[in-house]
Amino acid sequence: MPEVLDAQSVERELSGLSGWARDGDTLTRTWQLKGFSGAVQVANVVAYVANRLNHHPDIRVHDYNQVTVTTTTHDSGGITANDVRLASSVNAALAVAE
Ligand SMILES: C[C@H](O)[C@H](O)[C@H]1CNC2=NC(N)=NC(=O)C2=N1
Repeated sequence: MPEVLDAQSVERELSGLSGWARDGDTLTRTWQLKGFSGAVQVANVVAYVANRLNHHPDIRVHDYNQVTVTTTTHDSGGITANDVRLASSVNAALAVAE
């Protein structure tokens, strides 16, 4: 079971995760797309990455053109390296789409 990261480690990791922020025991990022279908496409990319990593965030499509991804490690009860890896992998996958 991965170790929960201390606050200093979370902040250090966030410096390399463009667009992501800490919210309590989670890492979160919101994208604003052109429209609803764009938001759903992004949600599907995130879902694909999550399944490949076997690490599953909450994915919320909302306000017509926005997607908010929120990740925490349920097995550990906080933010771990698995959440950092998911955030980094999602950023890499979506950078291709930009
Ligand atoms: C058995 C399976 O590997 C575990 O339940 C995985 C699945 N996906 C997961 N996703 C998240 N966000 N946290 C977990 O602890 C987790 N554990």
